[in-house]
Amino acid sequence: MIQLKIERLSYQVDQQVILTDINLTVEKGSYLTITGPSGGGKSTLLRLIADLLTPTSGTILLNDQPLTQFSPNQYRQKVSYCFQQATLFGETIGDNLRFPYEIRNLPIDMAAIEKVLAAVGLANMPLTKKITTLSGGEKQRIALIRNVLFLPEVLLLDEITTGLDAANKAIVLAFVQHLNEDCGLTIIAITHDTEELQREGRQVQIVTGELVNQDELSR
Ligand SMILES: Nc1ncnc2c1ncn2[C@@H]1O[C@H](COP(=O)(O)OP(=O)(O)OP(=O)(O)O)[C@@H](O)[C@H]1O
Repeated sequence: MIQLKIERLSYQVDQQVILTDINLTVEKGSYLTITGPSGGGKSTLLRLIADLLTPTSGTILLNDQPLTQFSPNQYRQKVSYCFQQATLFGETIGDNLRFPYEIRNLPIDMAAIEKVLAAVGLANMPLTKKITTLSGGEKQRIALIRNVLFLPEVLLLDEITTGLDAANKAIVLAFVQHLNEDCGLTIIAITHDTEELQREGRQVQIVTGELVNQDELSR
């Protein structure tokens, strides 16, 4: 089943063309990695898919329905985006992990929070811990689990393992793999990490605003 279909997508800022005529189909439950040289347009494509930018032309379909037909809230619950520079808010870890419940007016599920904390190697991290005292890798993992306490259908990851040491990178990648394989999330991840690229399924490159399929690369 096709989860995401991108048709003739272009994006331009003033006179500068950033993405040209991107066509891409992503199957439900698949793991797609996007790579390519710096400045090629990878993050711009992910932001368009996340509905943080509006295309100049072309369409994005989620489950056969144009993105423009979803309400922003509805779409955000289905398609979730994690930045390279994790953005946490409030003062403590708890402020961040309670937030997904608060916006849904649901009671806080401590067992679920503890489970995901443990899944990313932060089992003993108190919820009262101030975010200003966290390392970059810890912030990254808190931001990631905040995005998946309520599972989206598509998870967009923008270089989330950059800057992590080998041990933390392995934990984060294993967690993302679990979300993909066991929970059925469709993953679209920008990465330069050779390990992640080798490990995961399909790969595309974006070079100067154009998409190149892996099959074409190996020809
Ligand atoms: N709002 C904007 N205004 C002007 N130029 C922009 C804007 N957003 C992106 N660009 C330009 O578009 C190009 C693509 O940027 P983008 O961040 O998508 O690349 P990238 O492939 O993700 O790069 P990197 O691997 O370095 O993160 C760059 O040349 C960037 O300077």
